Amino acid sequence: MDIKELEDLGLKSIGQVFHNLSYDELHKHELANHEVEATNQGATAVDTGIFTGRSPMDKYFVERDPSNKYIAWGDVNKPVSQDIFEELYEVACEQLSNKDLYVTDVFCGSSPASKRSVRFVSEIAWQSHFVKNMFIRPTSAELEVFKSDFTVLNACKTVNDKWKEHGLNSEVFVMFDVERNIAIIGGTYYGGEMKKGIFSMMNYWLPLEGKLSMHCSANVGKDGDTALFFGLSGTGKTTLSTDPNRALIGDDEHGWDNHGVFNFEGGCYAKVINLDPKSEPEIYSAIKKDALLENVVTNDDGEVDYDDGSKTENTRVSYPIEHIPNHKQDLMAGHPKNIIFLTADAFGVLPPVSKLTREQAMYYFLSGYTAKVAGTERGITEPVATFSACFGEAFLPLHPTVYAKLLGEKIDKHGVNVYLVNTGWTGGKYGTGKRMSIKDTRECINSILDGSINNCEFETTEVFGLNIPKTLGEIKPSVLNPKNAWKDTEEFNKTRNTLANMFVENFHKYQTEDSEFDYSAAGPKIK
Ligand SMILES: Nc1ncnc2c1ncn2[C@@H]1O[C@H](COP(=O)(O)OP(=O)(O)O)[C@@H](O)[C@H]1O
Ligand SMILES: C=C(OP(=O)(O)O)C(=O)O
Ligand SMILES: [Mn+2]
Repeated sequence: MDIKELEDLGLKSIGQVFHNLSYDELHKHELANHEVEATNQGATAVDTGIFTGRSPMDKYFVERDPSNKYIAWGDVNKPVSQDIFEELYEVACEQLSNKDLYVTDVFCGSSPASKRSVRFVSEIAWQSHFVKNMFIRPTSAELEVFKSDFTVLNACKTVNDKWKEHGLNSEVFVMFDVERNIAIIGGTYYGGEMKKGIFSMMNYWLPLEGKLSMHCSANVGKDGDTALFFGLSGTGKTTLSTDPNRALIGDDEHGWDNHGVFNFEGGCYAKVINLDPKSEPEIYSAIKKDALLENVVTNDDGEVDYDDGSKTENTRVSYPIEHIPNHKQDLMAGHPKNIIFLTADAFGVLPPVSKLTREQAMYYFLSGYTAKVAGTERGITEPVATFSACFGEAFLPLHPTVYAKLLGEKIDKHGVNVYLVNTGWTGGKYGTGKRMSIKDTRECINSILDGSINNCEFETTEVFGLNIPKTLGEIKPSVLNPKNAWKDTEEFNKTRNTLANMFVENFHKYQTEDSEFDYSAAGPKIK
């Protein structure tokens, strides 16, 4: 590559540039740099350092007045001044100067009309490997004429010493300048910052072109019927879209334009905590040469103990989508027939499957509900509700209603069916009940995708007013209606009302005067 391209960014005395290395070359570098360990499944394993997850509180967008007026400033889209950005840009450049660098050129977006070219600069080989796995790998012809639309300088080995003086959250910084098309990262090695960072940029660019961007997985059946699975982290996007009977389009980030659905990425990022090859055989088999495991525990023979969460519960593997044999080669498909909102309700209140009305679809999309299980301290078992608009508020630079409006229009135009599927707890909240089995969840999903759910007789739940099938295949009828799944009805009613109140409370923000997004009537009603 022309070294001037890096010098123009402000990098000085650049050492060797390892530009678009092959997997085998990267592998050699990772081993020579002592970054990774080999495992007996052929994949390499890396420890990502202090951070084993993203740092959302350290993410910022450069504020300019009166430009970038579209950004919905707030807790998830925090502003940083041009001056501070400039200062940290220099810190990042200094860190990456006088170094050998890994430069990786990739695409984000499989649709030619929407794709962006992204260049990542880093001093760590595994980070180059990670972005190569996760983004779309250009052909050698495409690399010859590659011009980046956006550049990420990953200076993770440096930190912001002056964060207090700057009035920032911590010494970690993940900052985006949507005008200059550049991002800088410091203080965290975690690869997810690069993946979800560019996703945030897609969520900025696409809606401004009238295209919807979505935090969802997607797959397509033999008849060409596309399905989308929206959901926050841990709700099952990756697990459930990886289905041997349906071609995988992608497991996490998609766009939807006038032609249909397209993946942003070229790889998957699966959780491997307690990975069971029997219930997730495709993901287990994807862990082979070129896959990159993160923060797993291995023994001396290179055997991975997937049940060991001692480094983090967020153990992961990234792999190119080709590792899933049944994937859609062009990473695109037609307009969806079915949309599934996944939620992992740790309160054990929401039914395993509900068919949503048009209004309920908008209500649950804007609510973006899931629940996490509370900390790892012993004895603390109270679930924690999370409401993250559009099932991905942390990645949305624009106001949630921008995405909701686009989704609503597309649902109407293409007559899409929308369902809510609870992959979380049943028969009691976290601590007393148990998690839905992947088998039962798949049965719910299969009945949606093959249309057989339409032959079911439905009933409507109290308070939430959700339409649920009375019987469905081999799933116990008592499980289909959570009220019957709980031993103690009083306890169920109490927990349901608590959750209902949280929904109502959260939705107040859309109930401003003459708001076209006041779908509160479609939400729960406490008697
Ligand atoms: N009923 C279920 N449906 C989906 N996933 C489940 C279920 N029960 C347990 N799991 C586990 O929950 C996790 C879901 O995570 P994942 O599919 O990575 O979610 P996402 O991609 O939405 O972040 C996986 O580790 C999976 O094994
Ligand atoms: C990769 C991520 O997404 P998910 O947990 O939804 O798979 C992430 O949030 O960093
Ligand atoms: Mn996922």
